[in-house]
Amino acid sequence: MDDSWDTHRMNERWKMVSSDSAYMSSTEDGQTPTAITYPYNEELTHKTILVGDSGVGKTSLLVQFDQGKFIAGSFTSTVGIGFTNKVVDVDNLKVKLQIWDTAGQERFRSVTHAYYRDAQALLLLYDITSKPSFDNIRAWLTEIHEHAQKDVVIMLLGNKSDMAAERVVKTEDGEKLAKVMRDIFKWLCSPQQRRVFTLLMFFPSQEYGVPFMETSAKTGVNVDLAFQAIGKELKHRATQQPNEPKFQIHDYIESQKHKTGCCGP
Ligand SMILES: Nc1nc2c(ncn2[C@@H]2O[C@H](COP(=O)(O)OP(=O)(O)OP(=O)(O)O)[C@@H](O)[C@H]2O)c(=O)[nH]1
Repeated sequence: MDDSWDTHRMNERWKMVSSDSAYMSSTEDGQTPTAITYPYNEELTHKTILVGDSGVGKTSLLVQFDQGKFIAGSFTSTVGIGFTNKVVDVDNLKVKLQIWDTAGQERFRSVTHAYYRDAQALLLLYDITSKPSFDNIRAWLTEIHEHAQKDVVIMLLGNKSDMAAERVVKTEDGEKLAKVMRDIFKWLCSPQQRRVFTLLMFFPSQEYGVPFMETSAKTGVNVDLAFQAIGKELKHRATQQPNEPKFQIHDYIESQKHKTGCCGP
């Protein structure tokens, strides 16, 4: 793996950049600091990873985002892992995403695990026409918990929203799962583990879950929005000051979904 993906080194680099370029403005007497600004470093590359069962549409989603096209026809499973570099425009700044497309097939699991470690964001996909791919989200969460960073940004995507006639997973079920996913993630860290899962499904905490939307790699619905939201979140994380309010990714997605007339096919 490329050295630049060593998170520690990346953090060190960021610390250096931020401390070099951070500044304080002060009042005329030079005593009271009024603001600290951490400019965003456009040289940073943020690693994002696509995971989910084989056939849910990870490669197609990435091709749609990268090239704006959908290749219909025979399905060729990804072998191992590959990546695409893409720049998203966030608040007039260039945010570089390196998006890793993993193979969903079980036999490649040990290869793909190694790539979770440095991921700052993770898009977890299921296929709305496949109940098993939805049921497996819990298993994927366990994998993520074991191999990814604890503060990784997770987004749940129900793909193939254009296939309304074949839908077997309701939008509400996706929303419900996304709501408890953060709880599940915390629960995975707790010693009580197994007993709690059912309770969580019925009594989610008041906390926001992970962001969720339905996408179509075929029509492009919500594809750009998913990556744009990730870019915004990662940019805000990189520049956030201790007392600054957090970027509300849920609110952002909700406001954009309405604009794009979300959730239709
Ligand atoms: N109608 C429709 N078909 C889709 C969509 N996304 C993917 N497909 C089809 O689903 C099949 C699997 O898509 P892939 O993108 O290869 O799936 P994958 O998740 O990358 O699969 P692995 O590489 O095995 O992990 C292909 O035949 C795609 O054309 C979608 O949004 N709508």
